[in-house]
Amino acid sequence: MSATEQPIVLELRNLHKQFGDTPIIRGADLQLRQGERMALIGPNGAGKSTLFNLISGRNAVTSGEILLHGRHIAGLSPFQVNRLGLARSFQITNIFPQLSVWENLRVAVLAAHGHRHAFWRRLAALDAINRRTDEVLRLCGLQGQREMPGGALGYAGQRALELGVTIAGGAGVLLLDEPTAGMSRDESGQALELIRRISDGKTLLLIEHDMEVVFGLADRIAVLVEGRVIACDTPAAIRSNRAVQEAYLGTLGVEFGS
Ligand SMILES: Nc1ncnc2c1ncn2[C@@H]1O[C@H](COP(=O)(O)OP(=O)(O)OP(=O)(O)O)[C@@H](O)[C@H]1O
Repeated sequence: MSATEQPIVLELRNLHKQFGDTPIIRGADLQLRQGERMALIGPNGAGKSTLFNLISGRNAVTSGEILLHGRHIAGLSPFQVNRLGLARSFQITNIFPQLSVWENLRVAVLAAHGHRHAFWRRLAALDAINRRTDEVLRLCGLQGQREMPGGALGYAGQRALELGVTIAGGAGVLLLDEPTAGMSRDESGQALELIRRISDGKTLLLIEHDMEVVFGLADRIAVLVEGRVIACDTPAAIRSNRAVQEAYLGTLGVEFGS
């Protein structure tokens, strides 16, 4: 099946969000297909984080529709949206600093699975929880820091742990908000590999300002300007899109493609 034939897993239709009298999201439309990695880029204040807040149920929409696997999710709580298979990371790191890396991940795995019939009380289930925790530990590349308190990790390590916590529940759709913010060149290169690994086989929407990460990772790039998606296309097409150049990429010094 080619990428364009994959089912749509997340869709925004004519989405609007106002804070008081101020419109921030102004008729955003977007479709993500199963298994694709999409970067959401745009100038500061364009509304990227607000869009994530709407999709993940953190903020109520003013009008418009959000569909996850064909189901309307606008109006659901973050917890309900998460249960439907969408997980979201934040710009700020959100871990338990006193707990070890492994315990942080185990809490996240338990939180995701423990609600089902309290099945984790059984020993066999505990085994499964521990195996899943080990798997997430490996995916986020922190085996060497297994017993270290989360708060003792360096900045990039804490962001990796945060990604582990985000994927622990096994959500098929991931929203990552600036996962490489504040990292050095080397660190963001490693983070790119990590994001590639944890999003393998999943559908990813990523807010990112680092254009090396964006162009290195994304199958498609959506450009949000003043609350509207002005373009959504392959990296090559976005690079040579004049409206995108004028609204955003030109200001970053990203040159026209051939
Ligand atoms: N809860 C809120 N109440 C009022 N205004 C808000 C709220 N949340 C966001 N805004 C405003 O919405 C606008 C868009 O903010 P948002 O953080 O979504 O932009 P962004 O594209 O993610 O920007 P950046 O790239 O700088 O993170 C900003 O002007 C911001 O002040």
